[in-house]
Amino acid sequence: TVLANAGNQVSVWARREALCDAINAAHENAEYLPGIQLSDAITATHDPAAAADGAEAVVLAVPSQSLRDNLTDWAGVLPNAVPLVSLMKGVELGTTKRMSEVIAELTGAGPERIAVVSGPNLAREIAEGQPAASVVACADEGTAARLQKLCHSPTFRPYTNNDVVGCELGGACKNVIALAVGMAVGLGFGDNARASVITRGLAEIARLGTALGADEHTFSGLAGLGDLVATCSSPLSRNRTFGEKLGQGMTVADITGATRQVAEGVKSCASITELAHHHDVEMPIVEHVTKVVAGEMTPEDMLFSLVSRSAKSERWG
Ligand SMILES: NC(=O)c1ccc[n+]([C@@H]2O[C@H](COP(=O)([O-])OP(=O)(O)OC[C@H]3O[C@@H](n4cnc5c(N)ncnc54)[C@H](O)[C@@H]3O)[C@@H](O)[C@H]2O)c1
Ligand SMILES: O=P(O)(O)OC[C@H](O)CO
Repeated sequence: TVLANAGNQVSVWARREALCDAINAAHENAEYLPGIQLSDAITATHDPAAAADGAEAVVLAVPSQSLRDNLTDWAGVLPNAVPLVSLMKGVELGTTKRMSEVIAELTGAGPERIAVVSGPNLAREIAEGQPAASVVACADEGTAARLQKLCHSPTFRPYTNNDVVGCELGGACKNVIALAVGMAVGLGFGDNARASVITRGLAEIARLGTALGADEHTFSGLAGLGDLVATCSSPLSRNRTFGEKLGQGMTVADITGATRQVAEGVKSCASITELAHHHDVEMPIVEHVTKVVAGEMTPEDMLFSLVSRSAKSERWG
């Protein structure tokens, strides 16, 4: 929708032919965005080669843990010279790779062709044409500027950034913090608890990011604080909602069984914990969420365990 609103023709690939037919006939994705009228400039196809044919850019937005399999299926179909843009906010289980790293590994594309768009961009608000800003990150300034132009619309304001690592980690880690905030909400705790988890969450995201070479300023920008606040505050967030249900006493299996949409933090909490351990970075909130998701701790024990950790200085711990 953002690309179409910015004046582009958009071809969407989807797995199910019936859904493509429905999107093309009714200009609505009734399963994922009911009630949203899609632009006539958007068509859907079941054929990845047809979707990619003649593309100026390829935008990848499948659940993070499925990217590797999908890119394997699309080998030989993706155009050679155009930018590959990730919207995905997760870290791969098993490899602890960011999505841009998976794209580089599977496609052989260089950093000048791999970009990330990340920011406070809750899907339904974006699709409704509500105003939002975001970050287009790429190691190559020219590629970032071209993509910025492709998606700048009257309601969507993209900024360029060369910090791919920071933007990706901001997007993936905020989902885990949103699970924790959701748990606090589900347990009936108020704004002090929420603000405390958000703020300390940002501190640990920035700690991991800088250890991995990100620019610390990225975390006070749209792909850091901006996305963290939107996700942790909004009932539209799948991750916050998932956490809220955990806080209300539902199990991971029950919640997963009852939703068809992806809450990336539920899987990525484990890979981010692993990444933090590899780099000797302390991420107490992420580690505690990982234990809750694994069924090793209750949400209530998690919050009180976090509060009763040994006292330390705000700046360093
Ligand atoms: N929804 C948002 O507000 C939002 C905003 C920014 C970024 N993102 C990120 O974009 C990515 C996709 O999220 P989404 O909101 O589109 O999720 P979603 O769950 O709403 O939709 C995922 C889509 O991928 C399809 N899908 C599911 N499993 C698949 C598989 N194995 N292979 C191929 N396709 C599969 C689904 O059918 C669906 O069309 C995530 O990493 C998410 O964090 C989401
Ligand atoms: O619905 P969530 O929790 O996946 O969050 C959506 C977006 O990442 C918000 O920017």
